[in-house]
Amino acid sequence: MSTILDVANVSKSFPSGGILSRNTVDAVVGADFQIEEDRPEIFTIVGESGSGKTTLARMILGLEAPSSGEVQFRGEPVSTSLGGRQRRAFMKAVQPVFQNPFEAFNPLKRVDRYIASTATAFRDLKGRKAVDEAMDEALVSVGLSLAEVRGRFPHELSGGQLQRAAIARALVCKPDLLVADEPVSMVDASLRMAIVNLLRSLRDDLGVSVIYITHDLATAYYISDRIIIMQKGRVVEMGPARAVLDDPQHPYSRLLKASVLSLDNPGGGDLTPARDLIAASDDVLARAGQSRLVDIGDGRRVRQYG
Ligand SMILES: Nc1ncnc2c1ncn2[C@@H]1O[C@H](COP(=O)(O)OP(=O)(O)OP(=O)(O)O)[C@@H](O)[C@H]1O
Repeated sequence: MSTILDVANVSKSFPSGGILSRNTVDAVVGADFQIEEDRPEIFTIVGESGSGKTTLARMILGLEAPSSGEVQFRGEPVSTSLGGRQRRAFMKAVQPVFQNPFEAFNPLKRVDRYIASTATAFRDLKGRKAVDEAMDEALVSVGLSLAEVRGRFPHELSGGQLQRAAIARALVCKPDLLVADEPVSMVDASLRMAIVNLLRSLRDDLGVSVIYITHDLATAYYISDRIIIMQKGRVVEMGPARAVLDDPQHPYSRLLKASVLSLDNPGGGDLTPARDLIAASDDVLARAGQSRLVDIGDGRRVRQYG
């Protein structure tokens, strides 16, 4: 079995508190997981705002350099300073989908022209007909077609259509890994399931692995194979998604689940009441080097203290 993505003990800290300050914020601490080449999966990263999900995604995409540890894609280090041909090969294989489709597209450029420029940059397509066919294939796989988007500017499509077009733009490269950072959070609830189902069919029908970053435990439960739960930069629990979400072991994972299912605040994800308590104990113990991820069987790991 070969590993397509190896995130090996990756950490990232940023300076905080202005240029004269020596303070740092630990955005990601010791993230460590692998995705296998011949087992496409939806690998989900959840956690409250500021828990380090986007920073981890940016390191996987080679947009941010780790402070320590290494990300490897097919055995090669992912670096922010890859040269021309290497970067092109990496970008063809690993494609991002971002939260806000209106930011992903240039408002002054027609959507089909944007997808066409991605297709010609990353695929060896000869002639207009071949480019059109590649675009149509990608657009049809997300429930659109070239005829529907041709000549239209981003503002002429709905948010849901534009997010699907953004996924088509990624798919036109024929990537092996998609890194989707909150791809449904700006999309109407009615369209959310369509996009989530689309991610699932990418895995099942096209063999594309998806790193799915979300706040939304319901969609995470529905489509994920494995999940990691992050709190303040640290993975506190990981394993098969249904097992973790059916029976979370870490106090933070339990809180996350309870807050989402709370009748007083359904879907609010408001972790305020006990969050500070957990965060404080987590920080103190982790700084003392007393916290570690412990294997609890069935592919599950939970952070334990002391
Ligand atoms: N470029 C940066 N400079 C300084 N601090 C940063 C930078 N990027 C992220 N951070 C900090 O790192 C921490 C993690 O941020 P990150 O955006 O990765 O979290 P997140 O889980 O993706 O949050 P959200 O769900 O709100 O997008 C936060 O404390 C954030 O303020």
